[in-house]
This record gives sequence, C-alpha cells and structure tokens, in this order.
Amino acid sequence: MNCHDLDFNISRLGRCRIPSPLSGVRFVRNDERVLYPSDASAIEACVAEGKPLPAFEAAGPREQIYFDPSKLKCGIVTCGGLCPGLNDVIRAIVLSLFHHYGVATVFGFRYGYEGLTHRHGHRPLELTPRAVADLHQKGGTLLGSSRGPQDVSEMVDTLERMNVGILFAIGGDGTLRGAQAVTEEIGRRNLKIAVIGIPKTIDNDISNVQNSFGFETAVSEARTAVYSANAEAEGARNGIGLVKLMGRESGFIAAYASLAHSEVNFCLVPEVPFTLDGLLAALKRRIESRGHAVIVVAEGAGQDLVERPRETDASGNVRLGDIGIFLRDMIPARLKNLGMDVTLKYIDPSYTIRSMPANAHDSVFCLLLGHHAVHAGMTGRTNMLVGFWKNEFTHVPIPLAAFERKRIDPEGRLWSNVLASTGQPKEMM
Ligand SMILES: Nc1ncnc2c1ncn2[C@@H]1O[C@H](COP(=O)(O)OP(=O)(O)OP(=O)(O)O)[C@@H](O)[C@H]1O
Ligand SMILES: O=P(O)(O)OC[C@H]1O[C@](O)(CO)[C@@H](O)[C@@H]1O
Repeated sequence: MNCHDLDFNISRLGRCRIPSPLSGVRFVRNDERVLYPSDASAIEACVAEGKPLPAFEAAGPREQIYFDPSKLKCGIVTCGGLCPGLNDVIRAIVLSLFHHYGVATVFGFRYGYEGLTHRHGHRPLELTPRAVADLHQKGGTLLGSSRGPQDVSEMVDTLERMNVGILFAIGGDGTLRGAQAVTEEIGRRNLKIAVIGIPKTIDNDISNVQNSFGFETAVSEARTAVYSANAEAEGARNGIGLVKLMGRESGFIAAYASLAHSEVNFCLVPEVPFTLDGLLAALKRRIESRGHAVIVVAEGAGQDLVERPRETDASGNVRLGDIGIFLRDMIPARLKNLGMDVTLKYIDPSYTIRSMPANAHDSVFCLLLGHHAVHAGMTGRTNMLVGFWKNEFTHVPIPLAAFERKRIDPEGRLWSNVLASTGQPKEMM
C-alpha cells in the first residue's frame, strides 16, 4: 500500500446541518490529523516529493452533527468470534447515544448479520441504559453472534423498514467487509444511513489499527496458562509445557504472552516457518541442558506440517489443522526415538480466554471506542471504523482495514525481542 492511500477523506452522508446538543460531551475536536506512518524515511520521502504527509482523521465529538437525535434510531450488531470487551462496547454505544446526544431508541440485532434478515426470525432487543447497566461485567456478547453469509439487500430492507439511521457493526475483517457491502447497498438506494465499524479481533490483526480491544485481556489470560505450563514443566523430569493460543494468521497473542513470561523457550507463530526436525533438535538440547522447556504455539503456526481439513467455516474462513494436538503427539514420540523420554502437558485455553470479561484497561479502551463510534456516526460519517494509532483514536476507512491482515514483522522490533528472550527460532529451520 502506498502511504498516500492513507491521506483520505472519510465518507460522509452530507453536510452537517443540525447544531449538536452535545449535552454530556465536554470538548469538541476540530478535524485534526494523526500522522501515519511513524517511519521517518517514509515521512522524509513525502517531504522531499512535496506531498502531504499521510494521516488519519482524529476521532472525537464535533461541533455539528448530521442526525436529529430526537428522531434518530440506531442499531448494533456483533458478528464473528467472541472477544473480551464486546459487551463493554455495546454498553458504551448505548450510554453515549443516550447521555451525550439524547438518542432513546437503540436496537440490538441478534446473532450477527442473521438478525438483520427476516428469514431467521430473530427479534431485536431494545437496548436502554437500564438494559445495559451491568453488561460490562460479563464476557461474551448480549446480542449473540454468528458466521455465514446473509442477503445484503435484505439487511438494508430491515434498516430501512425500522428507520435505522446509524448501524454500529462490531466485528472482525469479515464483519467490516459486510459493513462495506451494506454501505454500498445503502448508497445505491440513496438512503441516509451511516455504518460505523468497531474492529473486534482477539488476534489483533486489523490493518492500520495499532491495538484492538480484548487483546490485552487475552494476553494476560494467556500468561496464566503459560505460568501453569511452566510449573508443570518444572515439576517433571524432562518436563515440557505446551500451550496453544489463538492466532490464525498473526501470532501476536503468542508473541506477547511469551514476552510477558520470559520462561517461554519456543514461541511458534504463523509468520515464521519451522521444521519439526529443527524444533526437536533445539528442544532436545534445551532439555539436556536445563531439564525442562515451555513451548507456546499460535494456532496458525506450522500449517505445512499438519493435515488440513480442506474445509472453510460458514463465513469462508479456511479451517486450520490442529498444530497443538500434532505437537502434543509428535514431540514425545519423536524424542523417544532420539533416546529421550519426556513428560508433556498440553494446555489449550483458547475459548476460555476469548470468553472472559475485559480487564480494566480493555474496559476503558472499549468505553472510549464506543464513545468515538457514536461521535463519528452522529456526524454522518460512514463506511469507516474507529481505530487507534499512536495513542489517538482515529477514523479509518473500511477498505484500509478489512482487506489485508496485520502480521508480526519477523525482522521488526517485537520479533527481535522474542528472539532475544527465546534464543531459538532461527536455528529451527
Ligand atoms: N464481503 C462480505 N459481504 C457481506 N458479508 C460479509 C462479507 N464478508 C464477511 N461477511 C459476513 O460477516 C460476518 C462475520 O464474518 P466472519 O465470520 O469472517 O467473522 P469476522 O468478523 O472476521 O470475525 P473473526 O475475527 O472472529 O473471524 C459473517 O456473517 C460473514 O458472512
Ligand atoms: O471457533 P470459532 O468460533 O469459529 O473461532 C475461531 C477463530 O476465531 C478467532 O478467534 C478470530 O476471532 C481466531 O483466532 C480463531 O481461529
């Protein structure tokens, strides 16, 4: 992607026309920009060529809004896998709409995009401040979620019939592509409906978004599993603790959990290929010298080593082979052939982690994401998501976020840290 692609104008429904009551909003932000990228050479190149520096629009409340709060109805939908903080975001949107702007009608569409079609018969929930009061204390999503294609035209029919002015779509790259398809259909019908995305991915793999909500909770829960794996490994002769964590194409949870617990000896991520022989040789050396080892593997790592189901899930995401089970079975068997008996304990906390309530930091993050989503929607912005970049909340056009995954740069600073703490991956090839 050319860095100038980021110097954009966010889509808007039209000119702002209604003075905002901004009852509870303390400050109003002008159209500031958050520079991208932080890479000095890219910035120097822009300056040398006389081009404007690429930037995201800063998020925040504006002096004028597009919708009339007294007539506005909004909808919220959650799609894809669970993630800590989903309920916090739902609650933040409802409370911001109500308290900051005086919007009283918010529908919660049930079970993902299914709830926007009529054929599944899911009736929307009415989300009042009272209905969401304690929501942030629970994991999961009040609304339910789903995968699988839905008829976009039918979804827009529902929005039109229910007179929804802003749809908030909370989900991963699939959900965001769906939100874009909905926006395009809205445009074809010339309707005044805004669609705002809030990126949800436990894998932290949305492009042009520095951090996504739930990731920090996931890392801290993953660290608990790594502690247990380490205790099990140290408690046995030739003990190995093996932990599998989520991360289909991006190994951020595995990498950060490894950094958070520097006892991890091998961190295997999708971005860095390895061979079984290389891993076994390094593992054997480690156990010979220290008597135990801890391995963290992301679910998408080593896919060339395992049998893959040749299937997709309902949304078309490729199903992965189970690298955790493969290593659990292969490591003791192959090390035995090499003359070493080991005791391996396997921990897969994936679903436990992603269904947790958000930790304190993620709760704050979700609250602010929800508020910024409401501010953006109220001004008539559309086909965008609320991002986070250089510690600023930003407006990111959906096409810049949903079509290419963010992945670990193996040569980058994070990965250098992983190398420094494990000292292993390069010799495992
Ligand atoms: N191009 C698209 N047009 C319309 N709907 C889409 C499109 N791409 C994905 N969707 C829909 O978006 C929903 C969520 O997609 P998906 O199941 O891939 O989860 P996700 O949002 O990527 O979250 P996760 O990160 O948990 O996988 C599904 O109902 C899927 O059918
Ligand atoms: O089992 P499910 O619900 O389809 O979700 C699994 C996937 O969802 C993710 O958590 C992304 O949200 C991936 O890491 C994982 O592969």
